[in-house]
Amino acid sequence: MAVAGPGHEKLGVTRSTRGVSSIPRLSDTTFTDPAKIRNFCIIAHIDHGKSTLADRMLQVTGVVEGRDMRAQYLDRMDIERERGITIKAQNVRLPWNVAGTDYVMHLIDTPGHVDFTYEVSRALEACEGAVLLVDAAQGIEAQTLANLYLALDKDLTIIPVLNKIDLPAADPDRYAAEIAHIIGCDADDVLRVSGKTGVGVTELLDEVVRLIPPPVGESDAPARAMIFDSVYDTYRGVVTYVRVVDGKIVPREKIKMMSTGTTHELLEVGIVSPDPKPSKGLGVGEVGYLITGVKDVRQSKVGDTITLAKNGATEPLTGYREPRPMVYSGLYPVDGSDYPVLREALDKLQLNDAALAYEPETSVALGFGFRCGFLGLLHMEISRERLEREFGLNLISTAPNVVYRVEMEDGTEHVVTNPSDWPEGKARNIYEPIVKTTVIAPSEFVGSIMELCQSRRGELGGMDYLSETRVELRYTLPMAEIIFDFFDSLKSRTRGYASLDYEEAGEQISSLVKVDILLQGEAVDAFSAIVHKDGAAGYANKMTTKLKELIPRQQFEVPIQAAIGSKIIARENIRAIRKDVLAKCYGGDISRKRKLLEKQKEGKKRMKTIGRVEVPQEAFVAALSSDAASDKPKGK
Ligand SMILES: Nc1nc2c(ncn2[C@@H]2O[C@H](COP(=O)(O)OP(=O)(O)OP(=O)(O)O)[C@@H](O)[C@H]2O)c(=O)[nH]1
Repeated sequence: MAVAGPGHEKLGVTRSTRGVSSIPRLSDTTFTDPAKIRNFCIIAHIDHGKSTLADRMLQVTGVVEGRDMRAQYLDRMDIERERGITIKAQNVRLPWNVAGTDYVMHLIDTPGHVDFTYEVSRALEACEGAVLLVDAAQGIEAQTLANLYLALDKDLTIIPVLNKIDLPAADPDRYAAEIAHIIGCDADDVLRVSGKTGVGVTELLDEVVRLIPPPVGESDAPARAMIFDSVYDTYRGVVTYVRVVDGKIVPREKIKMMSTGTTHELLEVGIVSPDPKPSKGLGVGEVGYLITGVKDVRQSKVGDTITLAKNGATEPLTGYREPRPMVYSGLYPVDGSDYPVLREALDKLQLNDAALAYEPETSVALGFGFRCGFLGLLHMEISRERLEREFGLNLISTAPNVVYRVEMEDGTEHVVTNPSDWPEGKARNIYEPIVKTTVIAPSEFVGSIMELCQSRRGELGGMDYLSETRVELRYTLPMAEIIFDFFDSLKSRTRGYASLDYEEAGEQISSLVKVDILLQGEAVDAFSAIVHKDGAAGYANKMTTKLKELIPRQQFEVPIQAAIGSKIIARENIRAIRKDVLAKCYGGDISRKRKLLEKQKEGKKRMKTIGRVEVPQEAFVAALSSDAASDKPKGK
């Protein structure tokens, strides 16, 4: 048992014999002495090797045997196969022994992307320390910094680590200096590991035990546990991951969700190491899962506090927040008859995604659909992709918009999530959400990045050199400017070297207007947009030109206009044509003529009629699609 298997040798891992003794009895080790617990997470920029390092930790601690390693854990898609529970490999308990003492470490997974900052911050809340992982060939990137600041905000102990030191391109000395400069430590304190070969992982785990403080909590107080993750499992309903702060939770007890006051019976409590194992309960500082038979993740919300239904705590743990959609877009089935399928698909998706919001809406141009709210662009893209892939739908989404607040002269206030709800009349103040943005890039691109940010109404907040050749730029930008093709423009201006991160930063007053697009005097709702007044002409010209290309000529002239209120700001004309399908059919058989006319009628069925103008559905799809619209949102 204690001998490293062949898998370890191949990977260069000398598996420690130290953690092994406590593995078989892990499920019995409930109510571990908090002094022997270490709760930590790994924070990193995307692709800096978080998952690989986590896998290696599973292996080095003996939680996963070497020969099972590749099949079970590196292939993430396999992981959720027909088990009774959805596993998150990283919310895992790892045994470790240092100098003869057994410790229990909980490695807590954090979602990496900016859309899920709230979830990241909740996961960090469940830890006392964080491993800050930086690719030794790339150095610090924007998400490294964003996550680092979040961790510092929570007063976590940071262990700086350079990963991928096996790479020929690795330059650990240079990047150790960069990290030391940012977090104010000594460059020699930056550990060097390779998640791939396993070098340095044992030492890193020793440091986790040595440097990260144990959790503190009151074991006799009423139970309080924080939900830091919640997943929907087809077989078992919602599986909730918690960290116990005070007291203890045991199966069969009735618990209460403090944000809503709802009570549930605890059907199962357990730990994950690496498979879920039911346990007798969870005590102070412990991390594990709960199953209550709840069928919808909205009843088990990330950030909420769980207590006992009877004699429970009265004060929740701090900082719970309802997930709030930041970006809205209309989703419509390309084939109108798929509307009920879309409704069912959204219902199902929401079981697993507390942040997804939707309500039915109708559009003159696109028919029946839903107005959907998302945390951000990536969330939007993932949701749309899942709807299309998992439910076989073909969807059109309207251009995304942020949430505006409009104060009218008459004192009323409107929250606008859809351009078509823009209030009529005179506005006193219009507020739009803004974000604080961090861009990290080689210094040669500074000019070009500044130009881009300025063209998107950005305000420079500061600029710092991370090293001689790399620079961090901080801008405040309207969120609406980021959700369009900002990241793509940034990448193309910096030949792919820039990284970007942003966080919400409140709102600002702006001069915004609603631009309508009219076909023969009728507004086409799907194309209305809220834009800054300086960008209105640009949007107007782009859309009118695009539609002119896409809409076929009709039997009469069709003006395409863009307007702000009643003021026309752009115009194109589609010239009249009468397509005579009988033109080539001289004389001959009447039934043939009839057939041609029937066929023409068939074609017209797929047309949408806006006023008198017939527009093929494809024209709308094309106008809203990525190639045609430079305002198509892109993920990060
Ligand atoms: N050479 C080398 N490659 C590594 C090492 N660690 C990770 N990689 C590679 O780097 C890539 C990204 O690794 P992941 O572990 O998926 O990175 P991640 O940070 O979890 O990425 P996301 O889950 O996408 O955020 C993969 O191709 C890994 O094989 C390492 O120590 N050395």
